[in-house]
Amino acid sequence: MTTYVAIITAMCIVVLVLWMARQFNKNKKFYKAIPGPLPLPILGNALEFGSTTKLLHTLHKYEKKYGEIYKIQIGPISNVIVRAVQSTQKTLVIVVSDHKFLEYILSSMKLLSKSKGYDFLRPWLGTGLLTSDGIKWKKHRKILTWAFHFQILKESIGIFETCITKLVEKLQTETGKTAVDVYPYVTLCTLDIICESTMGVTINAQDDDQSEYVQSVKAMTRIIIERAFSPLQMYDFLYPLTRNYYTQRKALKILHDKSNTVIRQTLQKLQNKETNATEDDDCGIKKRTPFLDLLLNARVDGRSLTQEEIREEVDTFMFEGHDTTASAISFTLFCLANHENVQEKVFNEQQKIFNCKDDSTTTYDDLQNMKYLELVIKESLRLYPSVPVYSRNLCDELKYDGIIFPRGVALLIFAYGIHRNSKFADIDGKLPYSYIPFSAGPRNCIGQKFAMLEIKCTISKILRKFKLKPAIPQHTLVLAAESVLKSANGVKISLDLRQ
Ligand code: HEM
Repeated sequence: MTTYVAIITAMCIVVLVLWMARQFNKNKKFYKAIPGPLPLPILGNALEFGSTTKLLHTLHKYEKKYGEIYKIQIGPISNVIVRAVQSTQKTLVIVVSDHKFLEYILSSMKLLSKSKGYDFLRPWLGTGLLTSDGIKWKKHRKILTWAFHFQILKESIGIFETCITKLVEKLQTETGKTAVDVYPYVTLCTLDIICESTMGVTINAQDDDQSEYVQSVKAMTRIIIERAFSPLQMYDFLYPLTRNYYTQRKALKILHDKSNTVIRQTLQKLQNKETNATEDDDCGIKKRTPFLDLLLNARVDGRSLTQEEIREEVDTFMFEGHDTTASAISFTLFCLANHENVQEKVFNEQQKIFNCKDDSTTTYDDLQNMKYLELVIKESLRLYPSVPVYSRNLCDELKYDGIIFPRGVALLIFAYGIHRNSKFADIDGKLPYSYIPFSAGPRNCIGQKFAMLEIKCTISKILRKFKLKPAIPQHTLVLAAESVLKSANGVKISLDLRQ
């Protein structure tokens, strides 16, 4: 009996050793094949990524040194034993800006899971479209695609018009100054637009940026990024020791309560078969939105979506749909202010479309005719992609180009890098995965048509009213990769009223 146990134990040990040796050999090949900066013990390469303004700069510097596929280690370095056990590779990140590998990753139906970095979004967004995966993501993606049918997009233009008219009024108070940071103005406008488009409520962010709702949105977008960079805040067990934890709890209560109230009231109206609500609703519902109606009417596996599932999608659209467009609009304005000849061409196109009338309302067809402006926006998104990095988690090991990438590593899609790499930079479609501001493949941006219409509508209205000029003194952007691409010292230009 004892001999039996001894033999079985010995066999188990041999199998384990052989398995570890095999894993180690496989990983050794991987570690050798993928270059990258030498990690420090315990910290890895974390010190190089200590702030939002360092991130893009460091990734870019490494890309130049190590090429378009390289590895970095954020956090404790994996030793030989850890390397042998694939599932513990949680701190290893493969940075990718090679267009062929990006095509492989982004077009895959298997590589759809988001990496750990998205966990900080979950307290707010739960498992909405951006943060979910698997069957839930697939079913919800199918439903939500209808929210961007062109008939629905057409209806949004009225909302754009009202909110952007207010933005233009606000900017008018800044004319004649030598430098104006346009970002805060634009972001309040895009927040108004997305709230009204998704929930049908007017939050008047542009008139009341101190409201608890606006302040809560601002707090959450700040906290998400602070957690990603702070060792004290990034771990759930330490987070309650920080101030942000309590700010987050308060902000989330306000945000979730608002979404829940709007959902409940819209459902009531739907049940009462009311087509339009009045302004007098408790939470200011102006008009039922196709977006919310779609979610309330949707059926998944024969059942309606729960209140929680609908709330997650509403909050996801609130988050994804306002800062991204604010970033794109602000950087496009900056580019136009600093390229007078391009601005002139965009303005001439506007003159033709609107017959020289600066205050005409914009139609869907007008927006379709803004071909040159569209090119300018695309070029601005190449230089300043609103989402400069995004990532995937390898749930299984991946074999690509003869290399086995271990399970558990994160693939960081470095859109900013590939957009600025002259080897690949190309927006005319010859290298489709080299231009990816809206990502690509099955998990691309579901809101990109909405975004493009909103950006065009905003730039068009601003440009018909103002001539944009460079700020004085010349403004140099300090790019910061926050929840979206921002400039740490603002996006400053100067505005002159057109005659
Ligand atoms: C200039 C504006 C925008 C840019 C550059 C942009 C970019 C992106 C990118 C790069 C992704 C992929 C992120 C990832 O893989 O983690 C994404 C996903 C997404 N975007 Fe956008 N976005 C913009 C505007 C919008 C708007 C206006 C909405 C909603 C109205 C929206 C809703 C979403 C959603 C829900 C997802 C997740 C899609 C999925 O995983 O199936 N985006 N966006």
